[in-house]
Amino acid sequence: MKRVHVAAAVIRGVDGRILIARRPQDKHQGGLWEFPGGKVEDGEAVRVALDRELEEELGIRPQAARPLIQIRHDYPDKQVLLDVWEVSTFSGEPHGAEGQPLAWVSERQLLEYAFPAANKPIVAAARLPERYLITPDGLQPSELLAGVRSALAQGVRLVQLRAPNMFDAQYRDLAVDVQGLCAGKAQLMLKGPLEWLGDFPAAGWHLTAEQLRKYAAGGRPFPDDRWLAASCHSAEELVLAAQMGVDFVTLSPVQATATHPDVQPLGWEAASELLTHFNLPAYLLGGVGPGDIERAWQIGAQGVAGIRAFWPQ
Ligand SMILES: Nc1nc2c([nH]c(=O)n2[C@H]2C[C@H](O)[C@@H](COP(=O)(O)OP(=O)(O)OP(=O)(O)O)O2)c(=O)[nH]1
Ligand SMILES: [Mg+2]
Repeated sequence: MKRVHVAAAVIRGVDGRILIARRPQDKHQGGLWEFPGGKVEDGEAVRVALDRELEEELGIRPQAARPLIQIRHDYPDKQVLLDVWEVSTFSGEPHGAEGQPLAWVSERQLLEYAFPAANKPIVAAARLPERYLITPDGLQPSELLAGVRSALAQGVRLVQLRAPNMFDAQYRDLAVDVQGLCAGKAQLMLKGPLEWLGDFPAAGWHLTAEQLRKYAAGGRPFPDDRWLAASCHSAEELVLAAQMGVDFVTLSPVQATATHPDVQPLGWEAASELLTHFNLPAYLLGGVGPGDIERAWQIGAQGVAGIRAFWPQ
């Protein structure tokens, strides 16, 4: 079976809401909601196909568009490569040019719509920002809170509270305070022994590679309505993460870092190759910073994660 290459768009309006459409009943995956788009023709550039499909289906012309995520999915009757772009500005007023119903929905509301099975990582990618802040080691709680507060003021929307040297009660107290700071502004990911995390009202949990190896076979240890993420460093760990059903990963180290001088970095080329075979949102980490976001998008990453690189000085 030949894999069908599809160009699709997460289209964002000025208020941040996302445009979705319902597929006609008689089509493949009919009746389900989708991100507008369609098949790339032989010899056609993906971006050209995207523009053509959005014109045909919605009567709009994308202006700013950038790669969001690529997903290879095998349906029983069809294999697809969904090449998904984020469209942040466009001209024209979108309408269902083929009679299809449209809806503008918030990131959170995306969870209430039924999409084809291949779309789960697209919905995750649409709900995740391009930067992922990981808190540095060895800070006093007051310094940590001050840093998180300034990072939020600078627009950080996803935070991992990493405090490997703290004990349970200390970490949980800090997590309560950080959660308070993040409320309504950012999603908070916790990291630590699983028994600390279970009943805490954070956005989700981030597993170490060691935890991933230990728990992957058991599937998701937490409810589906929370994020589950994992730290990966190799093709093998990416496979485990996908098998476990995590929502997103960090892939590291892309480049050498001062804090881990003994670890061999992947390099951009290997990172790119690894992501080609991976269907979930992935943040590049290690020796990369805010200036690398565009390059990260070009190789199929969600964006960039950082400890020092994103920590307000
Ligand atoms: N556009 C789009 N297609 C999706 C999504 N998720 C998903 O599995 N698909 C699948 C369904 C279809 O098999 C294929 C898209 O083909 P299509 O039917 O939209 O193609 P098209 O617009 O060119 O329509 P047509 O020429 O076949 O009438 O990708 C999605 O979010 N958006
Ligand atoms: Mg279509």
